[in-house]
Amino acid sequence: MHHHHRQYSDHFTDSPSKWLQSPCLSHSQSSTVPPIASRSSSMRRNGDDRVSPSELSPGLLPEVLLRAKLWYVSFGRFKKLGFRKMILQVRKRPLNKKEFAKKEEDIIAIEPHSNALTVHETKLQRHNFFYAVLNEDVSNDEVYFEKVEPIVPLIFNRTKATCFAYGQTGSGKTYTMQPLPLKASQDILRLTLDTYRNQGFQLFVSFFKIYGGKLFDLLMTESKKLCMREDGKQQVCIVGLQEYRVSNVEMVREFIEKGNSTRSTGTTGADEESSRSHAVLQLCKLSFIDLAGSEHSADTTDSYKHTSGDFVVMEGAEINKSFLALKEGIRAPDSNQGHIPFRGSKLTEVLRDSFVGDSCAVMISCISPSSGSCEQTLNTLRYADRVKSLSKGSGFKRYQFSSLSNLRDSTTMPLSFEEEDLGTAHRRQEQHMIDIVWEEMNLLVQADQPGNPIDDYICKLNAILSQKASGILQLQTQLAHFLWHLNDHSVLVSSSSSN
Ligand SMILES: Nc1ncnc2c1ncn2[C@@H]1O[C@H](COP(=O)(O)OP(=O)(O)OP(=O)(O)O)[C@@H](O)[C@H]1O
Repeated sequence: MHHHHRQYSDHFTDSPSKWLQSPCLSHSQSSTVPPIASRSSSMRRNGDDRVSPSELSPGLLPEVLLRAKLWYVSFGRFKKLGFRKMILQVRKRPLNKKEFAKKEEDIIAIEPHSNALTVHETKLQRHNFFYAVLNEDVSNDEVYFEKVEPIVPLIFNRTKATCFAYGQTGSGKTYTMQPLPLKASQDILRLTLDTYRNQGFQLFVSFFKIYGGKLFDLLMTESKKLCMREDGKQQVCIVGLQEYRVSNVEMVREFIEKGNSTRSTGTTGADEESSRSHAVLQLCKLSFIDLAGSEHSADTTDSYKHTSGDFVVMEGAEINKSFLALKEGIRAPDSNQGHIPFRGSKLTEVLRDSFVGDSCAVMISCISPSSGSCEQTLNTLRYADRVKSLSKGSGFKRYQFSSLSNLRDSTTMPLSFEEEDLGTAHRRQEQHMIDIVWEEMNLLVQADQPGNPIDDYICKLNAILSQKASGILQLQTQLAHFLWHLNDHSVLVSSSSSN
């Protein structure tokens, strides 16, 4: 089998036909390390989804492209409002044997058709959230089909696409992420051979991890520390990161296996380290990121005390920084609109390309169903809430943004409802209205006119939401009035700013 190392001369080519070759991460040093050897077929896991180019059927192509287009159009709405193209997905895994043995209960209830998820913290205390939720019986194939397949063709259009898995250790991040690049590469190769054939597209794969704020190439036998630099064109370069040209899915599988084994047998050993590192697999402009376990972030530094001293604590801080920066990055507008806090962490520095310009992201928040994980599950869902609100609020200058985040914190209405008597349909309607109210508020903050009565609106919204116990209909009417006022105001603001 032939593996081709990247030729570095064409990194910044503007030729559309070569675009897929141009990675968002590039290298300033040529490869000296031989590519990994082909493994014997006995090491291959499962032959079923092995596809060689000659077996690729173009039959599904139009549907894939159509879905991509629909997906993109549905995000046009966000784009119009200056929002990033970001999709959030929650995935619940089933209870495992250990949890069964410990007689832990499944505390997550999902209403499949309403995007409502309830965490039963105790019999009386429950928390409701509203997301696209995948139940425990949803297969990896469905995850790919629903969430990733539509974004794959976008990379042929110079759009950068990123797929993240977020959640505590053991919640299913790796289980969710591992099959995705394989399937994606199958589709990419299929597209290069059919719709985009003879256009010179080539697929390259690279795989690295970020651990303790440092980068390591996972496709090198000796996991080597890499440096990151910015070149004259302010492109992020990872010096020494190897990229390998791949021409069939089997090659991609081998690289992924190789990278995973390097990841889990790293310098400080196995699982501990792997749950504390972010793993980034890149197929040209499409990145798959298995994030560090979310329980390693800030508030939980206590749990490090008994492990291995300062480095671990520092690492926790770095992981926390990367989650914070990631949230910020998700809301980051185009690079020419003021300060973007990429330098907040290695993760966002490395991913800078994915946050600016034409880009889209899918974030899969993985949650464990067990009662023992309740606190971490709530943390994960709240993080998703923040990302959801931030992803709707991009386009602000920093100070404006912070006033908006205070705004959200200062309202009595989070995205969850604790009442037991609200019907699902009502909750959905209510959530929908609140989402619209938020979007309008975002627009107002964005307009940033002197004398913008944002504080008045916050008070008013708080007053309305604090009465939500008095009945859903009343709440809806009041929200509708509120929205009507906001609309009126936005129109005034936008017409005065265009004068
Ligand atoms: N949706 C699912 N269906 C069936 N089993 C699952 C599912 N999600 C996860 N699992 C199983 O749960 C266990 C933990 O999952 P996984 O290793 O993916 O967690 P993780 O979040 O990546 O953890 P870490 O951060 O430690 O790497 C694995 O044994 C995996 O096979």
